[in-house]
Formats: sequence, structure tokens, C-alpha cells
Amino acid sequence: MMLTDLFENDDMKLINLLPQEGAVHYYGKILDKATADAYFEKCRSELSWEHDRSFIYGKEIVTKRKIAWYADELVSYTYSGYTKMASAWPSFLQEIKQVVESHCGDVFNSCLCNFYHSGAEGMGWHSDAEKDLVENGVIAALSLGGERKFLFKHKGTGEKASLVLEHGSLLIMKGSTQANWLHSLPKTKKDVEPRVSLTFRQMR
Ligand SMILES: O=C(O)CCC(=O)C(=O)O
Ligand SMILES: [Fe+2]
Repeated sequence: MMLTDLFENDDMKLINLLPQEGAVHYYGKILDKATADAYFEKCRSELSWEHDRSFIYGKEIVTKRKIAWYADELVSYTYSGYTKMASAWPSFLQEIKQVVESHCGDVFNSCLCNFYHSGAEGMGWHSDAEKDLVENGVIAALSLGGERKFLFKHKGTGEKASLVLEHGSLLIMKGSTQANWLHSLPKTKKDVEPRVSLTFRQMR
């Protein structure tokens, strides 16, 4: 490595987990355990969790996983035949948003929160490139609770990458990641603790 390479990035521990056509940075644990524990508990008890619903091939799908959605403006968005309304930010979630923003240097105006009760719940292969999101925008995912594996698969070559999302950790997906890669949170037979992910997003 040349000396100049060391200075290309302010934060030297950051390496791109994707080999091509996108950028995924894992910051590791950005919260100490006590703070992460307290935020997990607040999220679990205070966010307005609902099952996610969609219509796929004319059939209504209700997820076991629960979601909650917050945004600067109380916008709604429609996908798969359902219109969802954003809620106003609880102050502790805004506090977390600021911590996340201070780490990655990007600014977010919404947060989709996921609650996985156990390893029997996960999220299948998808990318987050809805038309309501800024094109090639940044998504920052803060993980709280049980550790889970997270996978990436290239849409063209099928190439894979994976990592473990720890309690209190931050993962950033940016650039052309959503255009070129799918990601998933696989279900697991392991006895894992409940998990919350806070996915901060940039909406148009
Ligand atoms: O739970 C996670 O860490 C990721 C969830 C996800 O991919 C999403 O909300 O789009
Ligand atoms: Fe996603």
C-alpha cells in the first residue's frame, strides 16, 4: 500500500466490503453496551410497531416482522398496494439519528425501523431503491439486540459478501449498492435474541 492510500479516507478502519459496483462500510459498535441496551429497550417499548403488509400476486402478505416508520414530514408512501403514513420522530430516535449522522457525515430525513422477534424472522433478498428514495442515496443501519448475519449478492454475477451485525453497530450502504446488489437478513435456527434495526434513509 502506498502512503497516500492511508489518507484517502478520514476513517482508516473503513474498508469497502463489496468487491465492485457499490460501497458498504461496517463501522462496528458505535454505541457502548449500556447505551445500546437502553436504546433497544426504548425502541422495543416506545416505537409504534405494526406488521408490514403488502399485496403480492393478488395475495395479501402480512409479515411476522414488525416495522415502524418515521420522517421529517408526515408523508405517506405507497408500495405493493398499501399506503403507509410516517410518524413524527420520538426525541430519542432523533438523538440516535444525530449519533449516526456524526459517524458517517451524511444527513437523513427518515427511518424505517424493523423488529425481529426471533431467528424465525428475517428479510428476504431485496434492494432499497424505491422511487421515494434519493437515487444512489445513503442508507445507514443501526443494529440493536441479537446479532444476525447480513448478506449481499451481486445482481449480475451472483457474487456474495457477508458480515455479522453486532449490538450497537452501524452499517452504511451507499453509491450504486442498491442498483447492483441485493441484501438479506437470513432466518436462523440459532437461538438469537430479538433484534431492532433502525435504517436511516434519504427520501426525496
Ligand atoms: O434489518 C436490517 O438490518 C436490514 C433491513 C433492511 O434491509 C431494510 O429495512 O431494508
Ligand atoms: Fe434493505
